[in-house]
Amino acid sequence: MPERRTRRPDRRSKPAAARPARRAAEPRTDGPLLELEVGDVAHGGVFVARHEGRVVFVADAAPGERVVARVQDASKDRFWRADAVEVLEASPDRVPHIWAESGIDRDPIDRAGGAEFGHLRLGYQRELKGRVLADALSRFGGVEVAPAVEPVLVYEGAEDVGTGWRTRVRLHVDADGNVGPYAARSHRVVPVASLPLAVPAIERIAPLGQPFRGAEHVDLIAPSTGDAQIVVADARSSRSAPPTVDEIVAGRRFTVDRDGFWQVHRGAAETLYRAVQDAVDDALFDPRAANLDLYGGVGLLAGALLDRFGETVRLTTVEADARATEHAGTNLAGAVGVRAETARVDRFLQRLVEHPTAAERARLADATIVLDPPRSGAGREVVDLLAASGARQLVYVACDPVALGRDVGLLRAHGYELEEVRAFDLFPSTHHVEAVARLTRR
Ligand SMILES: C[S@@+](CC[C@H](N)C(=O)[O-])C[C@H]1O[C@@H](n2cnc3c(N)ncnc32)[C@H](O)[C@@H]1O
Repeated sequence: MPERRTRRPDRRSKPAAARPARRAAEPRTDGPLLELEVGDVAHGGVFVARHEGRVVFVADAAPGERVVARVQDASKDRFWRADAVEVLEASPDRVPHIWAESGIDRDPIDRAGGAEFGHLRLGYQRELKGRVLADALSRFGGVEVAPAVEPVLVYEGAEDVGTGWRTRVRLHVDADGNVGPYAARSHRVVPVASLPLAVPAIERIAPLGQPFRGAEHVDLIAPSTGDAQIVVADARSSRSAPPTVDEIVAGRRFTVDRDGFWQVHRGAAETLYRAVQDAVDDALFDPRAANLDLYGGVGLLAGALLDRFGETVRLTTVEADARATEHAGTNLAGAVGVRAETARVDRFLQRLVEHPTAAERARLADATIVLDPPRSGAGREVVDLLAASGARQLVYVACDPVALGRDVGLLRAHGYELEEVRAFDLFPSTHHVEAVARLTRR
């Protein structure tokens, strides 16, 4: 029997600029049909075409294709949005969609969302993601780099197929009690018979086809320890402490609220743990400096630093969510130099850089700062404060290429240089890509 709980808001929130505008209602079935030559990939999982001089961002297409697309949003002068509905000339990189219920043979209103690159060869998806990242770093960051997007396996020895990786899945419930994902770029619930992006444990327990009248959504969770779980969220309040799950990464145990933030791909937490360990230049790392893990969650990346540089490292992990900080404190207990603080990063840094003593200023200037902000990135205010700290080394974990490009540009204007950037396919068959960058003070 699934449990019913009230859910806190999703903390990896996406800013409007970082995703295609949500079509709040249902996709249109009556928009005009256009024949389009499809150009390059754009940010947000769409492709650039032109119609009578106007840019049309078209979904479910591929560069070089000729498609018929239905216009979904013609409200702006500068660009329209459309969904491909028929392929007239197919890209050699087009494959049958990994999720039949997302395929182009369905009307866009009935296409399950969340697998917007599932119609493209996996290697080609990564090429496109690499292009988007390189373009964002060039345009907004002023740096020319072309990182290859590295595959991430679900477990060692697993096949690299782009499916079976999600350990957290949210299904939505409509007024009639139907459960399923939203259609792409809309709030229409699409009942489905399969969840190919999910790990098998979630596929097995998913209550597909069952009515959930009165529920807001259904969360499916498959932690790395224990059984997969179904949690039904409704509007009622709950006073009890939220249940937790345990995740193991490189032998280290992390307790996290069941509805708290954790990396979604089965291999993601370990990939980022190792990538951050590798990214830190140990010649620049001072264990006694005022090292920071910003947007620290339950302490995953702080744990990576401790496991690389030893349990006596001085390190503060900063996180806005009090429950996550509480867990970080417990997960990192035993490391004498570690402090877990509940604070907004901007306020924490403001306090830190405001009136430091000479000794504090020196400890900050020697610091390595890891930051892993939500999709909106750190932003100008936090970047200004990071620069004011004078920290010698920044390791920036980013899930939005444009936000990373913007922040790299801002940091470069403050005298930081991008030393290296790696990219990881933590979200196969979607347009999302994760990057880990190291910047150092000039
Ligand atoms: C992408 S997650 C990273 C968490 C952690 N580094 C990990 O890998 O598990 C971003 C975290 O930042 C927190 N967060 C979002 N905005 C914040 C802010 N302004 N100040 C502090 N933490 C924030 C969220 O609660 C979330 O835990």
